[in-house]
Amino acid sequence: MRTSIATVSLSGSLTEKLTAAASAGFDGVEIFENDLLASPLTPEEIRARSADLGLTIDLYQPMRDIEAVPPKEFERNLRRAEHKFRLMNRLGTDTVLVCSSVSPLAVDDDALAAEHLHRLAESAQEHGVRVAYEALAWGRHVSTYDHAWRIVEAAGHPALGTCLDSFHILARGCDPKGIEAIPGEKIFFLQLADAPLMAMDVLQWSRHYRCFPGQGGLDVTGLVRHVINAGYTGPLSLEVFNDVFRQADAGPTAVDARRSLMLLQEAAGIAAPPAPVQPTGFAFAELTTPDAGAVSSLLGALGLARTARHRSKPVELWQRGDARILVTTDPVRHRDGLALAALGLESPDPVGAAARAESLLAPVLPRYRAPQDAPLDAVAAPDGVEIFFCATDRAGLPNWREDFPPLSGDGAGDRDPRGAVLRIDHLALTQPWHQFDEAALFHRTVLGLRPQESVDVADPYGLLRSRAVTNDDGTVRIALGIGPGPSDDAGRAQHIALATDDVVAAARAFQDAGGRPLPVPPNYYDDLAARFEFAPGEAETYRELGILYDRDEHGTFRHFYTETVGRVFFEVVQRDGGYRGYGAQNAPVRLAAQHALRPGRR
Ligand SMILES: O=C(O)c1ccc(O)c(O)c1
Ligand SMILES: [Mg+2]
Repeated sequence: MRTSIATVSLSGSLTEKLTAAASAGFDGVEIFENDLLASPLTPEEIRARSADLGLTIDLYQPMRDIEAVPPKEFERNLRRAEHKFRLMNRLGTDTVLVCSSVSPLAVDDDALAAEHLHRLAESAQEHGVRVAYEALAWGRHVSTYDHAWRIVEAAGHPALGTCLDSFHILARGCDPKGIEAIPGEKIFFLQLADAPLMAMDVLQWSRHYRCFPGQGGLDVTGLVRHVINAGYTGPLSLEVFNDVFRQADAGPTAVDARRSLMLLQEAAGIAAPPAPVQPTGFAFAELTTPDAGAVSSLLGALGLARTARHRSKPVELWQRGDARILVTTDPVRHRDGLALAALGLESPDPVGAAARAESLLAPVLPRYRAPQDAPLDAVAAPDGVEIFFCATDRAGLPNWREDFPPLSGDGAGDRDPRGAVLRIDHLALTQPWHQFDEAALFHRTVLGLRPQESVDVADPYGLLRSRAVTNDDGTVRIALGIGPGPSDDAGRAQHIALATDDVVAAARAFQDAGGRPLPVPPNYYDDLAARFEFAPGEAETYRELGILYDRDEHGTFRHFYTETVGRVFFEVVQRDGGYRGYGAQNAPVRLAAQHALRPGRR
């Protein structure tokens, strides 16, 4: 189906909005009156610009407080409407949206509303345009889609139909099944928006918190199925009022928006992009650093060994068990010092995974590689982290490890195997504050991971939001975080959590090897001993080693943190009994401890 987006959903000038919508591949736009009024372009120029960009103008909006008002008021409304119909002719758009009235002058009289809308449609028809009547969820007398449709039906005019908006319908908990009773040709327009489930006034909710389908908690897909069953053939149009998107770059927001519509169409069974290929593990995490000194000591203290070096690039492979960390020395690229620049996902079908990613508008990265290197497909995540689709030592597939001839000597395994690092447990990646919803949707649609509940974590200098995305068996877990603000360092931290089967032994070995764990305040341990029952000496061991503790209904979680180098720190974790979380309980203590270590803080 054709896709469209309302200009209110994107930031910038009207020209910037049009350009972003076109670049993301939308077919059309809804033009908001304010965007037109504020534009230096004439309606004819806007029309030409849109056409040049390959966009149709599918809707002009909104007209407000038209119907069921006193006669003098209505005559004034009609005159205003005629002006807009002429403007629409200049713009080259044939449909105008009329919101149900919120005016205190409006009366609760469906027959009068129908008569007024009939007269409005009569005038619209004379100008060759049509009117789509939409029930706002907070409309004074008309606030549900079925009520709006009854009035449209009663008005009985060919230039009058209804506009359905998923937010207004689902936010009020209306059953969208009844949409199938509306003849498809009388549904003049369909606007789509999702929203996180929140207990708040519906107007505030709509004006500030709408998001793209798939980013919230409303069943937008189910609604679209009903609209299609009704016979609707117009565009799927996104109309998202969102305080964050209004500030974010229009380009990436428009791509995020189109991706959400692709997922929606896939879920509704009206489009079939290449199937998702869920990753089955982490092949590697890649750190980039201007100088490998500090990270080498840290990895060594964690028990990883430098086992191989890339045959042609300054990249070292550090390894222990199935945990593989690539360290790329690049004096130019990383002004941040150490940063997590890439991750390798073990994929059952790397080529299929890349095809899926590309079809869902993930930026495909050029392969800078020597002729003999294994071909690896990579895409960029919204935070710029590169994601490689890999096969590690699997027959019949290009093996990235063959690009890393082993180094002799310095092998893993010469340390006490207790407390050994087994694999990467999870990665925690802080997202730019205005791209959090985009990142969650990207990881879900492009990588086939499942988003978990979002949690809020108190930081001494703000509030962090965190949402994990995981594969089905928990072998890929990525905790997406959003920091307190654009300028905060903690808001840019990234971390790699390594799994062990004996965190106490791992912590001892780390300290014996010269590693410095993040210091945890004694108050934490006093409280811990009161919250849980421990075996004699157990809590003291945790206190001594800086180990944090958490428990859920499945099992226990014990973990410690290293100091931070550049943007990156490590965590070593032991999950027992199927513990599902990430120690969110302990995150405020961890964040405070990290802040305390920063220069100038006490
Ligand atoms: O918030 C509003 O006023 C408003 C305006 C037009 C719409 O289509 C809508 O859904 C809401
Ligand atoms: Mg709407």
